[in-house]
Amino acid sequence: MTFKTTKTHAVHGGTLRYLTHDSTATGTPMTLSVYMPPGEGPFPVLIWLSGLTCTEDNFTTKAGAYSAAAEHGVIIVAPDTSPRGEGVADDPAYDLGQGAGFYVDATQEPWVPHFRMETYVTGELIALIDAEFPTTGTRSISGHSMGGHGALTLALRHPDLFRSVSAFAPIASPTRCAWGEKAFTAYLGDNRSLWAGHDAALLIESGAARGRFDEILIDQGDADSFLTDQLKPELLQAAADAVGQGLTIRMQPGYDHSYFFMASFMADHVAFHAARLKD
Ligand SMILES: N[C@@H](CCC(=O)N[C@@H](CS)C(=O)NCC(=O)O)C(=O)O
Repeated sequence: MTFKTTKTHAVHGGTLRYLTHDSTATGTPMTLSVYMPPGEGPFPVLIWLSGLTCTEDNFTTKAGAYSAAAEHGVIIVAPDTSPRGEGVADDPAYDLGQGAGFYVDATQEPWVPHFRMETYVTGELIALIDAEFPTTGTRSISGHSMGGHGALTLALRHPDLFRSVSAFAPIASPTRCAWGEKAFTAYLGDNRSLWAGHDAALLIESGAARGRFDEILIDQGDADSFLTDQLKPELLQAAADAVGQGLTIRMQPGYDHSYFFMASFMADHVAFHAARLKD
């Protein structure tokens, strides 16, 4: 087995494992959690991408996703948000470097050697999970904030890999907010034309993956302190309206940016993906 199991827990009749492995994409050890629902399988897979400052542990301990995953018979895979370690570039700020990989392959120093999260998720992790767990070979993707940006852009850039995509409070258009502008400048350089290919709203507008996803589901709290300056779901709505992309943005009154918000609606997202992973 490529993966080394560091912890195992019984959860809702299934098994949660914390795993580590040496990644060829990042050139570092990577950590993740994998929830296996009860039964023999094969099961479809939901990939979860977390937000700024997170490891695989935030979703695993706080999202409350495993009851629904057990009910629907879905494997959930939650990787870390970046490569990490002493020999890996970092930045003192919480929104760049380790814990803030932004799900792109960096083209700029000092990030180039290890910050290759797009290749890690789409090119390595998915293949390893299919090789080492009883999967149906079908999968969907979801995530939160920076991970919502990751879920949307990876699905739009690699529509053959995913049946469906959803997000909680995603960074809708990183080329038009401070988090995204800072990360893309660092990882991708100053040429903004390269940024567009990693911007969910611009990708939808460009017709990427047109007709590939019947509906994209977004939950967003209206008391989220990042809503106006960083997340901007209205840009996703405008892009979807312009090209006729099915998009449901549910503005949830009183909810903030936390895992309490996500736990409140997580079962809906698992059911949304399970329905699209059935056949
Ligand atoms: N104010 C936060 C910003 C980072 C943040 O809110 N991270 C979100 C994702 S964008 C998160 O999920 N944090 C971890 C958690 O709530 O468990 C900080 O400085 O740590």
